[in-house]
Amino acid sequence: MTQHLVDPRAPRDLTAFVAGLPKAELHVHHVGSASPRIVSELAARHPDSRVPTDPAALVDYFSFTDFAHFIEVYLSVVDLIRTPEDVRLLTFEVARDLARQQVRYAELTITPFSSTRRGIDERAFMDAIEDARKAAEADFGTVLRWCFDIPGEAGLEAAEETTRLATDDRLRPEGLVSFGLGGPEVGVPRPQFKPYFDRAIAAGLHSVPHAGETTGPQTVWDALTHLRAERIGHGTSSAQDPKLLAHLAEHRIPLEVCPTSNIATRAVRTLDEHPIKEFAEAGVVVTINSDDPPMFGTDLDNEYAVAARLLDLDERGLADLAKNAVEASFLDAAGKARIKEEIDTYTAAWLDR
Ligand SMILES: Nc1ncnc2c1ncn2[C@@H]1O[C@H](CCC(=O)c2cccc(C(=O)O)c2)[C@@H](O)[C@H]1O
Ligand SMILES: [Zn+2]
Repeated sequence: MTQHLVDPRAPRDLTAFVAGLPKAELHVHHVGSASPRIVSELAARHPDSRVPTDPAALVDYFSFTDFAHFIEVYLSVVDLIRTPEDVRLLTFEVARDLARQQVRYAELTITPFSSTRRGIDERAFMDAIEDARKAAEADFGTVLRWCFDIPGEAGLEAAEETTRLATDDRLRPEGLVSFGLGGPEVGVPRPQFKPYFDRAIAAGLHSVPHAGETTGPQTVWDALTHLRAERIGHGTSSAQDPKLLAHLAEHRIPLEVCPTSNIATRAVRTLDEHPIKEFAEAGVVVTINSDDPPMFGTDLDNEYAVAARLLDLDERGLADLAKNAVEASFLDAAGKARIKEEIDTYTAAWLDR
């Protein structure tokens, strides 16, 4: 496998190390991963949209005044996805971008409600993502799995529809492994979603809600208590509650940390104020993720570089972070062992040069 080998002529800096490091991505949104090229292609296909067709203009368009503004812009991109072919193209191209960054395994958060309510046939939607998943694995070797999330602000109708799409045996896609909850948190209390998470969990799905991204630590407690969260999306405000940090560490509930996202949505003021170091020092399992990378002007490699700076990590520390994500994933034991071994082999080869 040539993927293991380190090119002796490659630069020796951490950026180059990260670029070749095999990785797992656990928190990345489907529509939020659309590259400027895909967004402009879709915008050109649907000229009634207010999304710019020029990739350069997208940089300004993807500049957010606050979290609510981010969601408004996000939904304008959701509006560009109108046909099953749009869904297939987006999914396959997202996998291509992940593969380019040596992502071996990704759990992609998809909001099927947003597509079905916009008129995409539910069967055709499932077929489109599954078709792209299989093609991506065959063409790039990147394994994709799905997390279906409830857009909480859209209310209990969205919760019901998402749960139905995730648990109906005739629809549920083979790649679906988990159930989430996204969108704004303010005014959207987590406990009301308990019955839907109960049904999803009973159907064998893992619970991975967003919590503590834009509200305080009580939201994270609610996600743990009412939604039986196995990992927390962001969990940023957990840093305000030492008991919560101790609980997350003791029960080994990983946080899906997305540093650049938190700055772009203004959930955190500056990277230097990001609590990632407090998480690590409290013994919480930290995983590094990219959330909506093109919208936030980042990618997973950059998020690892940010983490290296904030946590003062060398190559071994970065390899440990990558292994945290593999371990926290919903991949089977053999799949986890394979990627962790690949990480170790790559790191040893890098350090031995
Ligand atoms: N950083 C993030 N933090 C949280 N979520 C994030 C983040 N990034 C991306 N999302 C996604 O945004 C969606 C929001 C969609 C939403 O609120 C909504 C409301 C009303 C109607 C509709 C509709 O479709 O008609 C949708 C979430 O489901 C989630 O998958
Ligand atoms: Zn997210």
